[in-house]
Amino acid sequence: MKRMAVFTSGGDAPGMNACIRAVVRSATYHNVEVFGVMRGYEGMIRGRLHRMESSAVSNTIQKGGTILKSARSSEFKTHEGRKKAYQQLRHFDIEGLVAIGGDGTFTAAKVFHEEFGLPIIGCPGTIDNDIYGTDYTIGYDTAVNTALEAIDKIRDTADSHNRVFFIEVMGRDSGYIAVQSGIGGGAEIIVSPENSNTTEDIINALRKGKLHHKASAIVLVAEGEVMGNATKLAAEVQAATEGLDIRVTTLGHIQRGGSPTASDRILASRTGVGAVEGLLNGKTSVMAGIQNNHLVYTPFDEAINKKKPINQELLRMVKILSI
Ligand SMILES: Nc1ncnc2c1ncn2[C@@H]1O[C@H](COP(=O)(O)OP(=O)(O)OP(=O)(O)O)[C@@H](O)[C@H]1O
Ligand SMILES: O=P(O)(O)OC[C@H]1O[C@](O)(CO)[C@@H](O)[C@@H]1O
Repeated sequence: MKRMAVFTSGGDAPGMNACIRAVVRSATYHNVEVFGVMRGYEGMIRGRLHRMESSAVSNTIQKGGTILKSARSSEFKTHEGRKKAYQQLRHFDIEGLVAIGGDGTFTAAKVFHEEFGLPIIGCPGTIDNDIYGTDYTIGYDTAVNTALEAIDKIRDTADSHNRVFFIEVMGRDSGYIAVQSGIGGGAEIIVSPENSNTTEDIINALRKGKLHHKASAIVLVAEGEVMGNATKLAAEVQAATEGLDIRVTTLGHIQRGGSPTASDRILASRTGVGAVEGLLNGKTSVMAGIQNNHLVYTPFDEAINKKKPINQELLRMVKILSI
């Protein structure tokens, strides 16, 4: 293989730059030319490719966001759009692709490979950590630590004013960020798609806290919670109780930004090198991930469709620790 291209797609995630860097550097090491595609599949359709030498990724490992930018492309969901993208790649003589993104990015990559046969390997880049075939995704650790820092600060006010705070964290369909930051932040209860908590459970947890002379409480809600968002749940609890001073904070996109943690930089570097070397070894339509500290390749089909369950023991532990 003489030329490959790399792009980032879906939501940006801290560590994506470290992954781009690893792709550029390892391809260069193996004498393969690298092209960067701007704005994911959208830029691919428009032919926004440029050559990336090793120096193009200098001083980027510590930066948040993505130097290649990202986009959610509706045109790529059509065969016509994908055909245009393929023609652009042919024009640049691209023989392999590295896609850094989440499950949507891999769904698109799988279809693209099936239609046009171009070899493509994914690196798991999303703060949601909802991808099978890797213990963690790039950006997740940083997002959890950002959420944790915010929770600690909110707890100061909760404690000073004897308040109950409903804090909503990101996770489109999963509660990974909620569970990890909830345990780390000492939440009284975690409400996420993976547990079957009801409004009654939230109220009971708050009552138990009162019994144990707690003056304040944190209710951690995952964005993807099926019962509703933090604002809705807080209103329901307020309506069903008396005397609680409730506030709601939605942390939002703060969780997607910032300098990546050491864990994210290393995960990004390992999977980036793994993707390039996988392509050079003839692998395709797989994701490079890290499981039990080993590099593994998981077919896109499994990475997208298999569930990576949240450890229920962690959720049980929240009940013990919040007493
Ligand atoms: N079924 C599909 N067919 C073709 N293209 C798709 C499909 N699903 C997603 N894509 C393409 O992949 C892009 C990225 O997907 P998506 O926006 O779902 O983000 P993601 O990769 O899941 O990342 P994140 O988890 O951060 O949201 C989409 O904007 C779209 O261009
Ligand atoms: O920035 P956008 O496009 O609104 O996407 C938000 C979504 O992206 C994520 O941050 C990452 O997938 C989700 O947690 C969230 O639901």
